[in-house]
Amino acid sequence: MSDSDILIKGDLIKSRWRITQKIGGGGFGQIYQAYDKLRRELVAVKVESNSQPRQGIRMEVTVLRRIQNREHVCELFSGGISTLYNYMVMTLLGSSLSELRKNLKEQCFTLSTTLRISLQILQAIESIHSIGFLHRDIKPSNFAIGRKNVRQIFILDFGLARKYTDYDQHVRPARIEAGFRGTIRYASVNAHNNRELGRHDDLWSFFYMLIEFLIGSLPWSKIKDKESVGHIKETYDYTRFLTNLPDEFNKFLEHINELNYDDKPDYDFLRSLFNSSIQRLGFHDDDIYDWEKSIEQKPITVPDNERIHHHNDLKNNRQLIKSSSRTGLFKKHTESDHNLPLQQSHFVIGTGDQQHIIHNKLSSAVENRSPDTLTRRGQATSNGLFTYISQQFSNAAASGAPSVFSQWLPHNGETLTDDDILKGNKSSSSRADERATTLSGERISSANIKNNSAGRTSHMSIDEYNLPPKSQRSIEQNIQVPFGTYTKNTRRQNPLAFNLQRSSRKKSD
Ligand SMILES: Nc1ncnc2c1ncn2[C@@H]1O[C@H](COP(=O)(O)OP(=O)(O)OP(=O)(O)O)[C@@H](O)[C@H]1O
Repeated sequence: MSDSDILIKGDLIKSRWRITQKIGGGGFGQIYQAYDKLRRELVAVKVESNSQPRQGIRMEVTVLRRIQNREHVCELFSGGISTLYNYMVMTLLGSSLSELRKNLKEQCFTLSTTLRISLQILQAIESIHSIGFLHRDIKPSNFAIGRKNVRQIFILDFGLARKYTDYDQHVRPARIEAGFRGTIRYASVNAHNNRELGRHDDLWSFFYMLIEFLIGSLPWSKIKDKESVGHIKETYDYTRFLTNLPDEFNKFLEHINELNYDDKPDYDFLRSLFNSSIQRLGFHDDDIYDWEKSIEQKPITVPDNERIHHHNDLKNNRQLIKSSSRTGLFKKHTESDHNLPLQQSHFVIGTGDQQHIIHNKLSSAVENRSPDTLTRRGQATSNGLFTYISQQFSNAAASGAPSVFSQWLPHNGETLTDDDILKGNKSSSSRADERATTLSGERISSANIKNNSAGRTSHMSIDEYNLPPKSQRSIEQNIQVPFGTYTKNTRRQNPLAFNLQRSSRKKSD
């Protein structure tokens, strides 16, 4: 627990959701796991202090409420405000695509996985566009797999969303100057240029995600300076990305490149591109996803100490690749099997006058194409475990342990209605707009969240439930660290300006 935590384990929201642990602290909100006494299952609760200047939960609730019951959208159970914070309660999801990719040895998804998740991501993006909103922060950490169905992808975090249509469903006129929105690594060139964002900008972010999935990084991954990244994106020869990719990626790029602010993307066309690649390359809907292999090898959750080792392994691996590239130990690989992770041979990284081209071929993982037993076994294990955990929490909740939280001033319990939000739409939207700048992959953390938890004690402990030691250990291991890495890497920012490798070809060539 940290000083800035808004809730602590044992806190009870609206007499129904009991906080079991913190699972993430985004730039603007905090995410907790809670036990829903009514539904008898674990849920996710996102909260933000209602005294912090930038608030996004109102917008999130507005958007989520409108796209309920879509395939790639989590369920919204409640949203409201208390005297101290705004909150929303939703389906508890599994690891994000960012974590899943980083947990793979090669740090790349295979082409099979990438193409199949692309269909899901595209559908999620289309869903939000179809209700008149842009997401404006499309990135791998804003997509997560389900916990019950690890093959389903869900879109998250609508805190930067913006309505792009008016009441007549026409596209709103673009503002001359809109300010930067999004996350530097995945933001479109328009975002870098402070232009009004349109539907195609979400697809540009999606395109950058795809390249990162397949290659393991982006040419600007290590650069934090917004202007430098914007400059690289503007001058980069994107065809470099496409050399080893199926031609459909080129067509995807061509399509989004043609779109202007108020154009509607041809989602069906983009879908058909992914489908035709999938068919031509012989991939199947029921092939396993890359993370399902690792689910089989290790439990869903990774204890903290293991994560540190894993992180170090990756660091060593990268170091090896870097030094080997200079000695030519890793040869440029011209493998044509699209199902293998792609090489990073087109990446030029340079500081000052020194530049070196990383030629590497990360170790290949041949995909297992007969996944049935593997998948089912993995899922059965996790489902069984979570059923068990749910039962334990359900028993615990029934025992009615009092929470100090319940001594707080009563909740207003006010659930935000669409009307309410629409009335304040402009202001909540512009407030969300103020949550502008985000660093590479991470938002700037919100300042001044008041510590409201001082002096409170926790009333929810697994120890209290007299479980057999083995079950207790198993629950502790799995509920204390339910997902991948939430520890944010504090990467050192390189103060040196990067000497950018300018492409001889312009984007429009
Ligand atoms: N429903 C959920 N179930 C499980 N984990 C979740 C859920 N919602 C969010 N998370 C986790 O918490 C992280 C932060 O959540 P979210 O992106 O909504 O907050 P944020 O404050 O906008 O974060 P950021 O600024 O990093 O984008 C996500 O990357 C995700 O891993």
